[in-house]
Amino acid sequence: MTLHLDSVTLTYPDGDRRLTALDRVTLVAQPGSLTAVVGPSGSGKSSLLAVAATLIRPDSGRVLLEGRDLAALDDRDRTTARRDEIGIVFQSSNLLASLTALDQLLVIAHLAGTPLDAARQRARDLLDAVGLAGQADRRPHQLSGGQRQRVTIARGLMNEPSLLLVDEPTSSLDTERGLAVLDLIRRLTTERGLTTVMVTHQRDHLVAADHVVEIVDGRLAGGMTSPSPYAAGAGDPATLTPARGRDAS
Ligand SMILES: Nc1ncnc2c1ncn2[C@@H]1O[C@H](COP(=O)(O)OP(=O)(O)OP(=O)(O)O)[C@@H](O)[C@H]1O
Repeated sequence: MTLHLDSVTLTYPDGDRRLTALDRVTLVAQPGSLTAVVGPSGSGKSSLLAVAATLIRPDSGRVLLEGRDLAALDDRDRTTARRDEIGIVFQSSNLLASLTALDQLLVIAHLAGTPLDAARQRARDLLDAVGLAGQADRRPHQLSGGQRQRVTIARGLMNEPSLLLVDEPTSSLDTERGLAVLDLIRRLTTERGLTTVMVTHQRDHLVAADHVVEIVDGRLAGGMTSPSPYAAGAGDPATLTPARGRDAS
């Protein structure tokens, strides 16, 4: 499903004033594409993901998923849309310490009311897809950092979302494991036709992205990260620029 943030503005209370975290941000992300969001600390990257995830309602603007404005839904419908359509892999999405990798996924299916047999099959398929078929019965402390991150990604896909939102997926990993997780996100995006939006600090990750958007002080900055060899240049912020040099396989 296509994600279209249409002139989204978000402010937070800041003493007796308001701090503008997102200032009329417009972007479009398509199915099967990976959009990387970069920018300095405090520029609004996490806020953008939180709005797209319907975790925060913007002050103004629309959050359109396949033309449906999620920002305009009441709380109940937003929760349902989030559960059914959006996979969230955030830095803070910690695994539950006492549950096995398989059970981390089954909890999500249970909350969505998926029958157990179907859920178990799907969870095993997903753990297989992220390279953890042999670790299904391990608890988080028995897994490496990269493996835990893979479980988090599999969990984010458990309800077959169309939109995958990922915040700094490799921040706690060394370079090699970070690149493996990045490859995984790239592959799942292509294979499953996900609309993926990923915040990253690491410029070397941009090679995996189809599009790169830079945000500065809550605004999309001149379209693209022009110094990047991967983005094809600046333009209308609404028109994301295809990356170059990516091996799509
Ligand atoms: N709940 C909040 N209340 C008030 N201000 C907030 C809140 N969350 C974020 N902000 C402010 O909004 C701005 C954007 O924050 P945001 O977390 O989106 O930035 P970011 O680009 O993700 O930063 P980082 O890279 O450091 O994680 C910052 O000035 C931040 O201080």
